[in-house]
Amino acid sequence: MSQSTDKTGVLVMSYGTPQSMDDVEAYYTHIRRGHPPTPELLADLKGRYEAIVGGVFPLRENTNGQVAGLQDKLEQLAPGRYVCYQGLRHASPFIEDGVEAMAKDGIKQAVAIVLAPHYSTMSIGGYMKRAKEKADELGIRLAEVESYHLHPKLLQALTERVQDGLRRLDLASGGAEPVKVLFSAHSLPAKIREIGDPYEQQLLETSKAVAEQANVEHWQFTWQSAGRTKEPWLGPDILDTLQTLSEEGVKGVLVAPVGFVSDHLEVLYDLDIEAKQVAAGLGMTLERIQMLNRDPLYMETLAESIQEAASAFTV
Ligand SMILES: CC1=C(CCC(=O)O)c2cc3nc(cc4[nH]c(cc5[nH]c(cc1n2)c(C)c5CCC(=O)O)c(CCC(=O)O)c4C)C(CCC(=O)O)=C3C
Ligand SMILES: [Fe+2]
Repeated sequence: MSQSTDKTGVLVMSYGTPQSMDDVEAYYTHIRRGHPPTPELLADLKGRYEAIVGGVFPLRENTNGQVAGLQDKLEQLAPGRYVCYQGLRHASPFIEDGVEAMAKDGIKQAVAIVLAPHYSTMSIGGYMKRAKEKADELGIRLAEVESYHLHPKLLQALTERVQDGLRRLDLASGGAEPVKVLFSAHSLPAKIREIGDPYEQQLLETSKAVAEQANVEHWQFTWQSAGRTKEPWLGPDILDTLQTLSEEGVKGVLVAPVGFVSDHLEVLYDLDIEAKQVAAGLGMTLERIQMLNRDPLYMETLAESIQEAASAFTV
């Protein structure tokens, strides 16, 4: 039996990435709910990882760094109160492993948060469902941070990155005008619209707030990284948007993938390699804002959101 503790656990959840190239098939099979990918799909995914992985899978390093950075920040704000545990959706340590580790340490109450700012039933809702089931089973009270897409410090961090990105774009394109800021996020199956899912609206709210704070007049929102299935996904896709912008005479594009918080496949491949190449073929310069990774303002966004959710335990 474990000793019970007064500490509040923090279950920090993220998508997860393979441990090694040999692990890609198992990872992809997990994403596909147990259905192994065809050899073509597997080769395609491996090829994309090979293009971005230099030894370590970047998302693994970044998630580890974010969890450590968050622990430090919480320690500053409330010494000795919080202990962070990692739980990944599609890779080890899985969400359930994180909850089990908390139970082993005698944790009785915990806050669950995802390293993604916008709520969707298909994304955050899915993480929370698994966390809650395991926590209920092990007798841990769980409070949830559902979204933090308008937290002032998140907006500030993104605004600074858009301003910096526009300066870099100006240098890279030799000052060619006009330019447009393209806010983006991972597409989801279009059927989420029928259930009144808040994902789209929250993404537009973040984009609008950042555009206002950064004084950006010309911007639009677009989707990226849609799945390779027959069902319709939310669009327009960024590659089509680039085509449209080139027809409108746009010369420079700054992509701000506000739906993501780390350097990983969707950013390092889908934007930095694929979208950049398409833009170049259309005679446009494409730059991307720096990802948040361990940015102190992002760590504060997470820590403050956790503290607010944990206030449920003191009443
Ligand atoms: C909403 C959302 C986010 C953002 C919110 C969040 O972060 O949770 C996100 C992030 C990520 N998605 C990632 C990777 C992948 N996602 C895939 C497939 C899918 N994603 C979906 C949704 C999302 N995904 C969906 C509906 C599918 C279809 C299959 C299904 O119904 O579940 C596939 C399969 C092949 C492909 O389609 O490319 C891969 C490899 C990585 C890790 C990258 C790395 O390892 O560096 C990250 C951060
Ligand atoms: Fe994904």
